[in-house]
Amino acid sequence: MMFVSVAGTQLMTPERRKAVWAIYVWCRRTDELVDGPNSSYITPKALDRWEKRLEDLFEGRPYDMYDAALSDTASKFPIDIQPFRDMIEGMRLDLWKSRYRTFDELYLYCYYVAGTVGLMTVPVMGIAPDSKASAESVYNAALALGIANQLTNILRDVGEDSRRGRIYLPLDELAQAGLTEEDIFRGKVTDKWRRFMKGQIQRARLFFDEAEKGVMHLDSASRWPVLASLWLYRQILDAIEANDYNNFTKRAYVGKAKKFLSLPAAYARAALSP
Ligand SMILES: CC(C)=CCC/C(C)=C/CC/C(C)=C/CC/C(C)=C/[C@@H]1[C@@H](COP(=O)(O)OP(=O)(O)O)[C@]1(C)CC/C=C(\C)CC/C=C(\C)CCC=C(C)C
Ligand SMILES: Nc1ncnc2c1ncn2[C@@H]1O[C@H](COP(=O)(O)OP(=O)(O)OP(=O)(O)O)[C@@H](O)[C@H]1O
Ligand SMILES: [Mn+2]
Repeated sequence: MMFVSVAGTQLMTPERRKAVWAIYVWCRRTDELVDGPNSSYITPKALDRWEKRLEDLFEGRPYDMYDAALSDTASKFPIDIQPFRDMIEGMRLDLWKSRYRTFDELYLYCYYVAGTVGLMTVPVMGIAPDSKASAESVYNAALALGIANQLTNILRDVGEDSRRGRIYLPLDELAQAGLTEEDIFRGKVTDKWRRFMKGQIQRARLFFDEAEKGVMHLDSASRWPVLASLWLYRQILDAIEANDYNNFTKRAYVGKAKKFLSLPAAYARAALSP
């Protein structure tokens, strides 16, 4: 993500680049609260305080320099506070919830922690002035990119998450595939698992496809970094397949060469009209 964000923002205007960074840093810090070294001290109260701080910075009262960067962004771009609040809500959910019964439940979690990022960044990226697409359809695509990224993140990290006692997979679909929670904890790649994973990967790809349709309607300077990050992240799904669906003990990884090839390819594609 770091790599994509750095490489990804190079061609944006300096103002936009700073704004995306400010949003990125805020997201990272929010995630660190529940995932970082101090996570065991984080209570819902602490998240309430973090939300208060968010409200203050949106009203021009930042607490520290990183908050100030986001205050500045909020004063320059028409960003809405709601997706930021929603991301904090996702972190609240993560404090107690470790199972998802249906895809609807999982989708909501993905919206909170990742779909929100799409909604936060569109006002900064900008919609192309000559685009005929409605703002709504661009926001939907941005939302889809966040969901796709999070689903991919989840599919890559099944083993890692299970060792923390967490299963971010729809339990009803797991049961339909003839699998149980025990199978996840045991972590053995079976035909049942492969079949289940194929379905999950297919669904994540649908969200990437949905997102891809919206990229060309972004302001031209913002297109290629978004497209590059989309392609890069989508390749993680290919890597899971290449690992024969062993996401229990192997981390799907996109090699440096492939990573760098995505950049000029995305740049070239983004330069073409829709
Ligand atoms: C029209 C159209 C397609 C517009 C594009 C809109 C756009 C730029 C969408 C970005 C979507 C995006 C990058 C979502 C991030 C999803 C994500 C991976 C979220 C992670 C959550 C927590 O998950 P978990 O704890 O399971 O993961 P870890 O094990 O901790 O890794 C997050 C970590 C939440 C925090 C999110 C971030 C730090 C990412 C923020 C990124 C930006 C603001 C930069 C986006 C800019 C570009 C150029 C891609
Ligand atoms: N090549 C990749 N393959 C799969 N996931 C990746 C890759 N690069 C980054 N990620 C994702 O981004 C997260 C944060 O990694 P980070 O942003 O630090 O990337 P990185 O490895 O530092 O990239 P680089 O070193 O090229 O800048 C990782 O945990 C992973 O989710
Ligand atoms: Mn995290």
